[in-house]
Amino acid sequence: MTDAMTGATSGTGSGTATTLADLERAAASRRAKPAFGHDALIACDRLVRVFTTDGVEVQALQGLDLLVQEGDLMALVGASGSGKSTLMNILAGLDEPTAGAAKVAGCDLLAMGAKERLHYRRNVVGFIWQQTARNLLPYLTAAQNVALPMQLKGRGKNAERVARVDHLLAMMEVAELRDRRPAQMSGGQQQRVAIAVALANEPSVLLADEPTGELDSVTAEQIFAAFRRANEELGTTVVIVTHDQTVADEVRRTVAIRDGRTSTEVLRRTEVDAATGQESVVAREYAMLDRAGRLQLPQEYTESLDMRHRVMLELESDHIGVWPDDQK
Ligand SMILES: Nc1ncnc2c1ncn2[C@@H]1O[C@H](COP(=O)(O)OP(=O)(O)OP(=O)(O)O)[C@@H](O)[C@H]1O
Repeated sequence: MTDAMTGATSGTGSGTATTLADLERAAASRRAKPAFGHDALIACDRLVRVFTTDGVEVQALQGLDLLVQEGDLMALVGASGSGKSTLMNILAGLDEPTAGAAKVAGCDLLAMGAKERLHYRRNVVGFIWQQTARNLLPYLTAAQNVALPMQLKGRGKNAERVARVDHLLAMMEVAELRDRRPAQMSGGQQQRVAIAVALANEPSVLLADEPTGELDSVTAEQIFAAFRRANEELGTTVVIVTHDQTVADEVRRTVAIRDGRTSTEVLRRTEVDAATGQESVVAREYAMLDRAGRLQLPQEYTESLDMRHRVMLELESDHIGVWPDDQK
C-alpha cells in the first residue's frame, strides 16, 4: 500500500508533503470550479478544425477559445485564411469541429444528431451571408421570405405570422418593400430583408459573415444600424465577421483571429469627462491569455522591437515586462 493510499505523509524530497486528504481537497476544488464559459451564451473551448485535402492537412482552427456573453454585439476580424469563416460555419451548425468543445445557448455543437442540428439551425441561430443572393429565395417576396422560417417551424397562426413579418420588416426599415422580390431590391435592401428572415424565429444569436462585403460604405452603415437595432430592441446576440474597419470600430468588442486562434481584442467604452460632461469612446487593446498561460503578442509590436523566438521577462508587482532577447 502506498503512502498516498493510506493517507500518510509522503515525502517529495523538496520539503513539502502531499497527503491523500490534500489530493482529495484539490480534486474537490477543481470539481467545484465552474466549467470554462459556463455563463457565456457562446463558449468555444480549445476548438480545432483540421481539413484534409489530397492528403494535405490544413489546421484552420488551432485551439481557439472564445466566450460571448448574452446580449453582446461583437466583430470578428482577421487576415484572409485566419479561420473566421471556419469558426462561423461551426457556430452556424453547418460544419463540425475536429476537437475541442463548443456550446451555443446550451446546445453542444459536437454532440448534436441530425434532428437536433436542424432544430438548432432553424431556431437557435440566424445566419446572414455576404452574397446577398444567397440569403433570400428569388421567387418569393420580402414578406414571403420572412414568413417561410415560421411556416417551416409551424409557428403561430397566419395572422400572427403576418403581424410578425410586418413588425420585423418595419424594424429593418424596409416595410415598403414587403411585396417585392429580391431582384426588385438593391443589395442593401436585400441584406436588411435577410436580417428580418434570420430574426423570424427569435434566434438567440445572429451570425453574419462579411454582411457588408458587397456594399458601398453608406449602405454598409445602414446594414450595421439594422444589426444594432436587432441587438438593442430584441436583445439578440450578434457576431459579425468583417473586413470593414468602420464596422469593427463601432462595436464595443472586436476580437482578432490569427492563425486559427483568438489573438487580441479591443474593448471600447464610453467615458464622460467630469469637468465638461463630454462623452468620448476609449478603446483599449488586450491580448488573450489561454489557460496554459500562452499569449500571442501582436505582430506589429514584436516586429517593431525585432522580437523573435525568445524574449526576456520580468515580473513586477503589477505587470510583466517583456524585452527583446539581450543574448542574441
Ligand atoms: N473546406 C475546406 N477544405 C480545405 N481547406 C479549407 C476549407 N475551408 C477552409 N480551409 C482552409 O482553412 C483555412 C482557414 O480558412 P477560412 O475560410 O476559415 O479563413 P477566413 O479567415 O474566413 O478567410 P477569408 O477572410 O479569406 O474568408 C485556410 O487555410 C483555408 O484554405
